[in-house]
Amino acid sequence: MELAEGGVVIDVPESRDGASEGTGEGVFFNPTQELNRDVTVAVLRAYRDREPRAASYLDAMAASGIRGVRAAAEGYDVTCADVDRDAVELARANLERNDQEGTVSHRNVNALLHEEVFDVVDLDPYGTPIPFVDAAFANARNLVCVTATDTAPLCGAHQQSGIRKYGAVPQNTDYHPEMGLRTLLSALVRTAAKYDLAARPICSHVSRHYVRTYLELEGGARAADDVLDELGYVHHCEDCLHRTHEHGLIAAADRPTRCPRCDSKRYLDAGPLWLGPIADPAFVRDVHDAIDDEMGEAKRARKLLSRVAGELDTPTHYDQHRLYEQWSEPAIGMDEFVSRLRAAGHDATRAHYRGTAFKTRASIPEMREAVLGE
Ligand SMILES: C[S@@+](CC[C@H](N)C(=O)[O-])C[C@H]1O[C@@H](n2cnc3c(N)ncnc32)[C@H](O)[C@@H]1O
Ligand SMILES: [Zn+2]
Repeated sequence: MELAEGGVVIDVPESRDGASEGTGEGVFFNPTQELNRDVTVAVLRAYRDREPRAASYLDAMAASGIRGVRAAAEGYDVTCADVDRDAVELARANLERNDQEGTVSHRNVNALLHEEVFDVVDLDPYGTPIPFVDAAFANARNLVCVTATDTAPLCGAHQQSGIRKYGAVPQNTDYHPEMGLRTLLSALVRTAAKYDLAARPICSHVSRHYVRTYLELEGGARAADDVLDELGYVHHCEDCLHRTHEHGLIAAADRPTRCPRCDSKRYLDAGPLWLGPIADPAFVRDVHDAIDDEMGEAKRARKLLSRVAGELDTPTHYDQHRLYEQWSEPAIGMDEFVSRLRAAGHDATRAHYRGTAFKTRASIPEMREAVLGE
């Protein structure tokens, strides 16, 4: 089946009727990841201004080669790798069909990465990226792009699996998409630090089915130590939704075991999580400006990126509906809600994680007073 996406035309396997995740037999293609790919192309465009020396791009899990073809069309020097022989043939044909040069490699990407260094490495695996991240950080020069689709382990819904994969304890809270992102980022920055590299997220976003993040690398033990200082723990009350956080790789021994606000015993600890910024707002604005109308998901991508760029930089968001449920009051519109918080003098923004997500530095009683006047 022929498919046009972002100005290139590629062959992909036939879709199964109603397929939402990947196509049927044969080489993998997921039409629902178009937004992810449009943002990737915009990141590659914006990144060239930030780091003009970044020229080579490894599409590490190429499948049809759609990412590699689109990156080649942007002028990157592309290598497409896959372990699947059919995928490699399809990626080669798709590069040729679009008159793009590129190297196609029938290799396990872990082996390839230990032989060759790339400026940008893009990991887009099935499920968790963990089996590939050591090789990626050890052998990328500038930027590592990572997709993870194992959202249940990451956000704590499948907690044991999350602990095994990510070396952190995630908890299933009402901000689970952000828990997933911060669990992933924690594992990624710790992996980079093993190679004396600081990995800093310059753009990240989460949707129901995946987490996507772009980490810029800086060499040096001191820079890596600085990044590790951004790790820490979130403490969360399952009853009143109060939460706090603390920095450090060791959680404070005297941390409360009951909620300091409502005395509930259902007071959870999660971590070590990434507590630092999930994006560089100025870069995300450049990424936003690099989206063009030829992209099929331009509208959603622009909305997503402006929200990410404007998001208050705090480690957890709130779900407005959950709070109103707690208050036994009918919810009001999100924009009005956020303006009431601001009018009361609190920092507050919407957050990209879902339509009812917002961030603020106000406590829950302060929010209640600001929006309900009680
Ligand atoms: C989710 S698909 C990639 C989708 C593609 N990037 C896209 O945007 O449509 C994952 C691909 O990774 C390949 N793969 C799995 N393990 C690999 C490995 N160790 N090295 C290289 N490719 C691998 C699979 O054959 C599969 O084609
Ligand atoms: Zn509480």
